[in-house]
Amino acid sequence: MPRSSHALAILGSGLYSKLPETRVLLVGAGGIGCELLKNLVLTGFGDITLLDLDTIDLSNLNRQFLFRKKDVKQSKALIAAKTASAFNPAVKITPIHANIKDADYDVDWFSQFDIVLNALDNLDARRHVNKMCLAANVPLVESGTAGYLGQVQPLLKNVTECFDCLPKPTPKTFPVCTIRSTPSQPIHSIVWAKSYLMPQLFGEDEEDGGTELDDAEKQGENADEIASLRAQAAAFKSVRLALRDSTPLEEAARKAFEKVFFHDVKTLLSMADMWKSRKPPLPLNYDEITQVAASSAKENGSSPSVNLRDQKQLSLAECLELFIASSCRLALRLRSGEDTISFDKDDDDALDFVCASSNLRSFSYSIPTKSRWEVKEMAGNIIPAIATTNAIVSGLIVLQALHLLRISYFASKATPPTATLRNVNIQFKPSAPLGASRIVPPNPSCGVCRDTYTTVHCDPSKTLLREVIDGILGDGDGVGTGPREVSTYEDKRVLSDPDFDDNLDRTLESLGVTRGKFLTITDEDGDWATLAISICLLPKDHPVDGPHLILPSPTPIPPRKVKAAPASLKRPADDDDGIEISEGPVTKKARTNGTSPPHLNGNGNGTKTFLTKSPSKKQILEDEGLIIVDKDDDVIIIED
Ligand SMILES: Nc1ncnc2c1ncn2[C@@H]1O[C@H](COP(=O)(O)OP(=O)(O)OP(=O)(O)O)[C@@H](O)[C@H]1O
Ligand SMILES: [Zn+2]
Repeated sequence: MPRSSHALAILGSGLYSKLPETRVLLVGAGGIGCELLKNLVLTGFGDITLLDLDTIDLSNLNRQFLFRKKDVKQSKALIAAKTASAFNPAVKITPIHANIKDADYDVDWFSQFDIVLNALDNLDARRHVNKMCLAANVPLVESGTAGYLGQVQPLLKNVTECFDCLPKPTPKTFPVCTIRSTPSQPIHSIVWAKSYLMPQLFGEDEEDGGTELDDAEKQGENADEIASLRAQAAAFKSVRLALRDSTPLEEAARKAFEKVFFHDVKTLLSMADMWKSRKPPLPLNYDEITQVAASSAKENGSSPSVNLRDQKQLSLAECLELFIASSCRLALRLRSGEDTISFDKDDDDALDFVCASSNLRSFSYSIPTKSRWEVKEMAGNIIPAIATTNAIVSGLIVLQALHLLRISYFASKATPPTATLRNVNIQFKPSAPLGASRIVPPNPSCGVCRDTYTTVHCDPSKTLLREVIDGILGDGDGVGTGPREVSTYEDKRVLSDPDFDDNLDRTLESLGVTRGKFLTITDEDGDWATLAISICLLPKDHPVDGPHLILPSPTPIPPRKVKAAPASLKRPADDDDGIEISEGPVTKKARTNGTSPPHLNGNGNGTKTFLTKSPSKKQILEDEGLIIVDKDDDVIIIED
């Protein structure tokens, strides 16, 4: 079967012949990006722009097969483009070594593409591309893999959900008391060591355990336990001090050990009620452990092996030894000028400390221990990347991209052929490893895709905020909705509202509203949908004496909103407090809901949706246990 047969089958020969000049933007040249670039070239796409901000790391080579050892430290985009060009000499691949969020890649730039394919690894960049594609009206295929799981989602403005239509799942958290006094799983010990003990000893000074305990108390967790946890936290003071002052290092480390693994456990044991129905923890005695270790070492005639230390389960004595050694190393770093040290999976001292202290805690609570390698995976939220999953997902991306392109080619027809679009996921189901669900229409209250997008071309150093607002609102007599009470924002910063006009005569540039950013206009009475105005530069051939602002033509009129609960659409009365006038951009309050003001509630933009409602795909995926992984996020992995 020829390698183009799937493309021919989906597109038909007429549309297939357009593939060589179809302009594709591929964002990310990592695990998915390399596979996808190869697929695009072999399918017959002929004009690909490949953008990635990173350089090649040795650890990429096992799965990012377009790279070789000699390419390490070079631009991923450049090398991937060079390697893949050889697969088909007719293809034009334009590599860009940059961040997709840079100002150069504004809405005008995105508009040149027929389709955008994301092969990213973080939520922030995914959100950004989603918004740019909505503004530029370009179809997008979103994708992600996590170990054996993967998903592909075609996104088409006004037809499907956008990437931000549903809130992303928040990381799983544990009750404070489970982590701090009654752990029962290895992950509890690891979270405790990484997120509680390490900051207490080596992080910023926090009074008596901080707001975390206040919150736990409010949520009704056991008051006695909270009181004892507060006392424990207060007692950290002298240990923190010993680690930082001139106390001999080993003595300071021993002091930390005894406080945490002996005295604190003793205090907990004194609360007899807590241990009626669960096994009480064992206080760890420094002298006993070291004596037993010394005599067994004498018997065996050898010291504990350090071979394969990452894979092996450490004994109690080895954990103690590692605790003292890593605490000494961390304390020395504090004494040599580092202000605070927080957990980083690639910081050996920090990992040793978390490995030692989590396992000591597990010994104390009769919880199975974990090797250094396992602790690194669990504490660092590492999900191994699997080349096969990336390869399958990349194949699926091409199929969905072809369907999206077919729809765009038919866009002028009354009913574009959207029925073939699918959200696809690779799931843990041997009987059906691939799951597909019909696409879901946009969420009517989405604060991102229900906005009305438009573009102004301007010189931000000369254009005043007032000029843009007045120009976009128009006179209402053939141009725009006419003047009305509005607030304006850049991201979450309020730039103006009906009672706050200090910034109206400032330039966009002085307000930080520059190329590539969005100026958002919300209606004060909630009558009209929100306008999202992307800022682009004046055309290259713009005459020097020409106007510094070119408004969109025709002026966009956002759809009217159906008011569900008018009371909630108003800003709270106390919003006017605390305005400060300064030389820099004046900001008043943060918008509370991501990139959208809290009172956004669009009614679907008056556009047709072509599909009947089906259960949300993200819900389905959550049921299957898949989250698009954001490596920058501190997601805690749960073992059940
Ligand atoms: N804002 C961004 N602009 C451009 N490229 C980005 C941006 N954010 C992430 N990327 C790129 O997306 C790619 C994602 O690929 P992948 O998930 O395989 O990550 P990786 O860094 O190659 O591997 P790993 O993190 O597993 O070591 C990376 O090459 C990364 O540089
Ligand atoms: Zn949306």
